[in-house]
Amino acid sequence: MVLYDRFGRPATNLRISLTQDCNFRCFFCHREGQHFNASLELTPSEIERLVRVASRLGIRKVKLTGGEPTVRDDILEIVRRIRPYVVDLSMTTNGSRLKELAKPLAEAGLNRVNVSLHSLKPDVYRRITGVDMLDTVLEGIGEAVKYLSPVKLNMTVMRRLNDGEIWDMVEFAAKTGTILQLIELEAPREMTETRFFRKYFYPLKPVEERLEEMAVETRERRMHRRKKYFIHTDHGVAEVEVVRAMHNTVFCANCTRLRVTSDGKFKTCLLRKDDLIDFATALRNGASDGELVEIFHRVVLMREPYWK
Ligand SMILES: Nc1nc2c(ncn2[C@@H]2O[C@H](COP(=O)(O)OP(=O)(O)OP(=O)(O)O)[C@@H](O)[C@H]2O)c(=O)[nH]1
Ligand SMILES: C[S@@+](CC[C@H](N)C(=O)[O-])C[C@H]1O[C@@H](n2cnc3c(N)ncnc32)[C@H](O)[C@@H]1O
Ligand code: SF4
Ligand code: SF4
Repeated sequence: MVLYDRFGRPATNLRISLTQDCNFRCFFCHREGQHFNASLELTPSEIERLVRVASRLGIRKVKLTGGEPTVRDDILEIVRRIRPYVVDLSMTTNGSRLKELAKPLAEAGLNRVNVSLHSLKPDVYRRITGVDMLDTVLEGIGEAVKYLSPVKLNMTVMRRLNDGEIWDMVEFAAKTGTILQLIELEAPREMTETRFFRKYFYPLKPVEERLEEMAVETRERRMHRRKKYFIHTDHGVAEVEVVRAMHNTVFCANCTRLRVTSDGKFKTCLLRKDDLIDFATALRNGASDGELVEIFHRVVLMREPYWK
């Protein structure tokens, strides 16, 4: 069984924010659309219950995010508890704790990991993330490739900060056996005219056109119809995926995601502000599985493509 929204999009994919806390201070962070101060975080058993019910409704993939998911002390327990209910369990992390956590996370049942790596230059890395941890993160990536597959590197590209490093990152991905994800800076439409956005937005369309010309092979993912390009480098073939959400109607028309905030609300879209539906209160007041299923149905029917 899979639930479809009013636009014919299946909801097969759940993105759970485990916490708002983070040990980095990336100045461009969209905080997964969670712009309010959350109260109590979901507990491991609440997350397990959510994922168990969701799996009966066709959710096959779960992504753990945040804030920074690895700052939670109970991260291994969370992974262990939800593992039995999903086909693809992944995490997006800043990589600061991967050196010690990659192996235990894999043992707990995590399939794969995306690590944010916006620059290979320590000073640029510090300007973007607010911390001096490039070496620690690189060591974490080294550990992650031993135990998790694939390891993707998320590079959010920003004008005059790291836009000159794209091709170095392609080489680095080939060298380390990772997949590079080039991510376009994104923000809700009301923010696109701000000084911040105009200053840092770096359109990835021309880069994507160049990748298309260079590619020895191109593939398309079901989710968002994102393209993947296979590029020859001095270190072998690099796999490069482009995430270009802004004003992209095809991307939204193929969005299969539901989101969950750290304090137990469903959120139907990263960029919307009017789309929160609380389920933690019901959970904590002893709701039956049937009641949770009903909330889930309601949320799926609220889903709408943002750019259309
Ligand atoms: N607007 C929008 N942006 C997204 C969406 N999915 C990913 N992004 C952007 O891409 C960034 C990186 O996403 P990740 O957390 O690495 O996950 P992912 O790449 O979407 O998922 P996988 O490729 O399956 O691992 C996000 O933080 C967003 O900025 C989406 O559904 N909508
Ligand atoms: C919000 S972070 C949460 C997970 C983890 N703390 C990390 O940084 O990987 C998820 C991803 O969103 C990306 N991101 C954050 N703000 C963004 C923005 N405004 N536009 C595009 N990507 C953004 C980050 O670079 C990271 O790869
Ligand atoms: S590490 Fe992730 S959650 Fe933390 S500030 Fe950076 S992008 Fe945001
Ligand atoms: S509808 Fe579009 S903007 Fe919203 S989460 Fe899905 S892909 Fe992102």
